[in-house]
Amino acid sequence: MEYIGTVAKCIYSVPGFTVFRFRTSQEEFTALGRLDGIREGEKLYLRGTFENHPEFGRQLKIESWEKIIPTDRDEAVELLSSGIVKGVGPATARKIVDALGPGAVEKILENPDVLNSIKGLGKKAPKIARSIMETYSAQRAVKELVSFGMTVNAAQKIYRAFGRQAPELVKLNPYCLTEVDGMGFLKADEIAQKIGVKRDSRFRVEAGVLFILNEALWKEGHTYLPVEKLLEKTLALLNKEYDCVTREQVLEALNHSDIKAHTRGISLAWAYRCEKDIAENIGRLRGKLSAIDPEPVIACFEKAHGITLTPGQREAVKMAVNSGLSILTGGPGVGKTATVRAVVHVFEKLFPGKEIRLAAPTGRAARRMAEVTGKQACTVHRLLGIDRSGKPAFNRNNPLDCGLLIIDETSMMDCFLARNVLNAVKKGTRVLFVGDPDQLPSVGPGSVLKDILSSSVPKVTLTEVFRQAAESQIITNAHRINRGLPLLIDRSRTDLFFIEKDEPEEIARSVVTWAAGLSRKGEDVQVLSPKKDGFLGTWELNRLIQEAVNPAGREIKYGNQTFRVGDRVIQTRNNYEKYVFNGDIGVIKRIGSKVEVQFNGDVVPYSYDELWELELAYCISVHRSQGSEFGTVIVPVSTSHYFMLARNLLYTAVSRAKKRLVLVGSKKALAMAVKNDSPVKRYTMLGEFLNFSSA
Ligand SMILES: Nc1ncnc2c1ncn2[C@@H]1O[C@H](COP(=O)(O)OP(=O)(O)OP(=O)(O)O)[C@@H](O)[C@H]1O
Repeated sequence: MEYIGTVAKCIYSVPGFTVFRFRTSQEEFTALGRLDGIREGEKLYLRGTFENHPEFGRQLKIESWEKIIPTDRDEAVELLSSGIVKGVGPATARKIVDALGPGAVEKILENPDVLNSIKGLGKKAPKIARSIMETYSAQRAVKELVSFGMTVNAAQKIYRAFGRQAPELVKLNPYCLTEVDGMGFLKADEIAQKIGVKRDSRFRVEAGVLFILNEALWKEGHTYLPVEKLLEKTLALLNKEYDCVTREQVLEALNHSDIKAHTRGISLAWAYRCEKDIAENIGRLRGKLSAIDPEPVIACFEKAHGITLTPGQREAVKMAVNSGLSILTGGPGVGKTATVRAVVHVFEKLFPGKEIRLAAPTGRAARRMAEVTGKQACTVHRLLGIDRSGKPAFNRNNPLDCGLLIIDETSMMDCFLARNVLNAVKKGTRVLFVGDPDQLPSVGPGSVLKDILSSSVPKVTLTEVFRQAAESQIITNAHRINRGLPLLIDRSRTDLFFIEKDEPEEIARSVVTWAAGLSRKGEDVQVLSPKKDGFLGTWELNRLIQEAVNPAGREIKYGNQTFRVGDRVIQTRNNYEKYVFNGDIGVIKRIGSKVEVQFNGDVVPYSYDELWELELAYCISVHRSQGSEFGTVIVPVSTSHYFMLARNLLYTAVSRAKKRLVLVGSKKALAMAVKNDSPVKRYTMLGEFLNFSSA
C-alpha cells in the first residue's frame, strides 16, 4: 500500500528507527520503520503493510519511503517556514517562493547559489541552502547508494557511517564498506563489481587479505596466519570466479599499515600489538616479590578450615604470595578453589590492609567464585570499569589499587581481555591466574592461558581428585574423558545418566523430554549442544524445548525466533550500554513496546531492533557455556555432529554439571569424542614473545 501525507507527530526515534503518527487526506495512523532524520510537518511518501501489534494495534510497517520535494506554492512555503531553518518564518518563505517559483526547493537543491539573487536574505541564504541540502541529502545519498545495488537498509546504514559523502567514498573505494558493521568483504566486493572496480585493483586485494585475517582472528581465534596459508586462502577468495589476482599482488598488498609481517607469518597489526602488550606486561609484572615462608599462616588456615593442604596446594600458596604473576591449573575437584581460599587467607594475614580483588570473565563464574570463597567477586568487565564504549577506566595510567588479584576461569580470557587486565595491574601487585587449560579455548582470539603456561611464568598444576569430589561420577568421568578413557557409569546412582539412542530424531525427543520434565520441576537445567545447525543444534532444540515448556503467551517474532514471556534467553554480544555481556542468561519478564529481560535481579529493556542480541537459551552451545555451572546438564551426543566430537568439547560440557549429567546418544559417538584429541591448533604469537623475553 502506498500513502502520501505529513508527519503529524514523532512518537519514538533512535538512529535508524522512527515511530510516528502520519496524516493523509483520508486518515491518521501510526507508522514505523527504518527512517532517519524526519521531522514533524514533513511531507512523505510511504510504502508498507499494515499489521496488528498486540499492544499498539494497527500500524503501518514501512518498507520504503521518500521525502517529497514540494512542487506547489503552499507546500513550498510550508516546508521553508516549518522550522527547518531557524529564523525563517512565513514571510521569508513566501519571499523565496515568490522569487523562485513553486519549485523553489528543487531549484535550491540543484544550485544553492540561487538564493543569493534574492534581495533581503543576507546571511540567511547560505543557512537556508545548508538546511535544505541536509534535509534531502540523506535521501539523495541513500538513493544513489541503492543504485549501486544495495538494499535500502544497507544504504541507510552506510549513510549513517559516512554521512553525505557516502556515495563518493563508495565510488572511490567500495571496500571502505567493510568498516561498516555487518557489511563484510563479500558484500563490498559484490558492490565493487557492480560499479566496475577492476578485479585486480589494489583496494580489492588489500581488502581480501584483511578479510581473511579478520576471519581467522574472529572465527578461528588465530592471531596470525603463516604466509603460505594466508596466500592460499586469499587467492582462493579473490580468484573464486576468475583467475585475476597473482601471488605477487597479494604479497605486495601486505605492505599495508593495518598488517604486520613477522617471523612466523602475517597478523593484523593491532592483534599483533595486543599479544606484544600482554608479553610486555607479563615481563613487567613477573618475578619474585618476596621470599616469605607462609607455612605458619597456612597452619592457621588448616586449623580454621579443618583440612590439610596437599604438597601441591602448599606450593601454590607459597608461589602466589611471593610471585608477581603465577598460575594455578587443574581439572575439576582437584582443590583449586580450596587453594584460592588459602591464598586469600594467607595474604590477608601477611599483608593486612592490602586489598584483594577476585574476578572472572563471566557473571556466572564470578558469582560462583564469590559463593565458594565467601569474598566479593565480580566480572572482569566490572573490575576494569569498562564503559559504554568498551574502554576500561583502569589502565596503565590509572591502575587498580590492590595487593592481590585473582582471576578465575582464565581459559576463557581472550587476548584483548587479558591485555586489558594486565594493563591495569601495577608492579608490586600479585596476580594469580586460575584455570583449566584442557577446557575449550576462549571464544575470542588467542590462546592466552596455554601460551603463558608454555613460558617460564611460575605455575602449579593440581592433579589429585579429592575424596569428596571423587564421589561424583561427573568429576571422575570428566577426568577419564580428559585422559582419553571410556566413561564408567554406575547405573545405581543418580548423578550421571547415559540414555542410549541412535537416531538424531530419537535423541532430540529424549533431550526435550528430559529438559522439559526437569525445568517444569523448577530445576536449574541446561541443554548443551556442540553446534547451532541441524537436528540436534541449538536452534532446533530451542524451538522444540520452547514448544514443550512455554508453548503460548505474549510473544514477539524476530528473524526465525519467537520470544515469549517466560522464555530463557542468552545475550550474544557484549553490550556495555546495557551492561549485559556475551553469555549472560536471563528470563523474559514482559513484552510491550520493549522486551524486558531479567538478568540476576536487573531488568534490562530491549527495543525491537536490539533483539538480534538475544537467543533462546534452553539449549546453548558448549562454547557459550564455558565458565558457567548448572544443576543439571543435558548433552546430545550423536555421530551426526561427528566433526565436532572433540575430547575438549565433551570435557567442557561434562564439567559444567554440578549435580546431574544426562548424556543422550550413541555409545559410538561418545567413544569417538573421547578418542578425538586433536584440538584445532590456534596460531598465536604470545608463547614466542614470552619465551623470547625470558630467554
Ligand atoms: N586439602 C584438602 N583436603 C581435603 N579436602 C579438600 C582439600 N582441598 C580441597 N578439598 C575438597 O575437595 C573438593 C574439591 O575441591 P575444590 O572445590 O577446591 O576443587 P576445584 O579444583 O576448585 O574444583 P572445581 O573446578 O570443580 O570447582 C571440595 O569438596 C574441597 O572441600
